[in-house]
Amino acid sequence: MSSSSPITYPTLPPKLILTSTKAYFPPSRTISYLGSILDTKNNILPLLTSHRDQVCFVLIPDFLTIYPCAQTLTASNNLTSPNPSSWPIHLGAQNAFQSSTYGAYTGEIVPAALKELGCTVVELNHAERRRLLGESDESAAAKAAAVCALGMIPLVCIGELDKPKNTHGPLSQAVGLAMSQLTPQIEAVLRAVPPDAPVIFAYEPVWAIGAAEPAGVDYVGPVVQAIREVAGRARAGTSKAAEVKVVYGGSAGPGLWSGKTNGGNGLGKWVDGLFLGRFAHEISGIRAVVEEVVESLDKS
Ligand SMILES: O=C(CO)COP(=O)(O)O
Repeated sequence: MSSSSPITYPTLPPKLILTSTKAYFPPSRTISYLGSILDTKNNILPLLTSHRDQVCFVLIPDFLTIYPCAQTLTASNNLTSPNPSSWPIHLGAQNAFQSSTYGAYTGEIVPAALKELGCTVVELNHAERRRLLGESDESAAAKAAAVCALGMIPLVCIGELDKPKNTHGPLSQAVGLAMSQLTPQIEAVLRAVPPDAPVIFAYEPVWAIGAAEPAGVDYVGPVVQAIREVAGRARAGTSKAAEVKVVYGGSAGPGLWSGKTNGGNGLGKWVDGLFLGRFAHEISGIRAVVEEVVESLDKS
């Protein structure tokens, strides 16, 4: 890519349902998992296709299976080369190296290679990578810049470490404490990428990942609102500022979007989407979430 050619980014619809398989599945299971998502009998694809302008599903498999997943998506559309804009779902990666070029980076995966395979989204800074591999706000920022330079969208995970002691009564203190950790994570990334680059923040309270249930809607909602305000301030005054989306992850699953499991107090009114983990391992979990999101669109 020449330095003067303008970068174009994928267009995403208003609502996103994303799932990362982390390193849970053997490759064969990831391939059959994608097959089940695409199997119209499972009623995920028909719902997504009929609401294509409003919602999309992003599958984020491990690195080894991105290539066969891209081949499957290409073949399912009777295409001969990857053309993500015509795929029924988007493909993402779980990480990328912070270089915008190919080069001598043994063992790393550069964004250019992910782009060629058809990835549109690159997840960065997951809490597990921060804990296990020492990733930081600085590495997230450098990687996000490289991802944007290749015309992909960074999906940057942010989250506070500790569960708030008290989320009953006035929330301002708990939200303030969370934002003291989240604000530098947000600002580091938005400083590093061009203002016209779309960014997705996945708000994943670290204490809610791998838990029995997600963080409470009455807590997540105001935190998400505060995240939007910080992001808005970071991009204020810049011309052609692109959208910053905020999705929630951390034991998210069926019932959360609509509030079916929570007396009708759904998270859908606060966020642009959900980032699923374990509760999407069964196809029925994905279908239930897609149905809830689509139902909310039909009502609005
Ligand atoms: O980390 C997550 C998504 O990236 C969430 O995982 P769980 O839904 O399994 O807690």
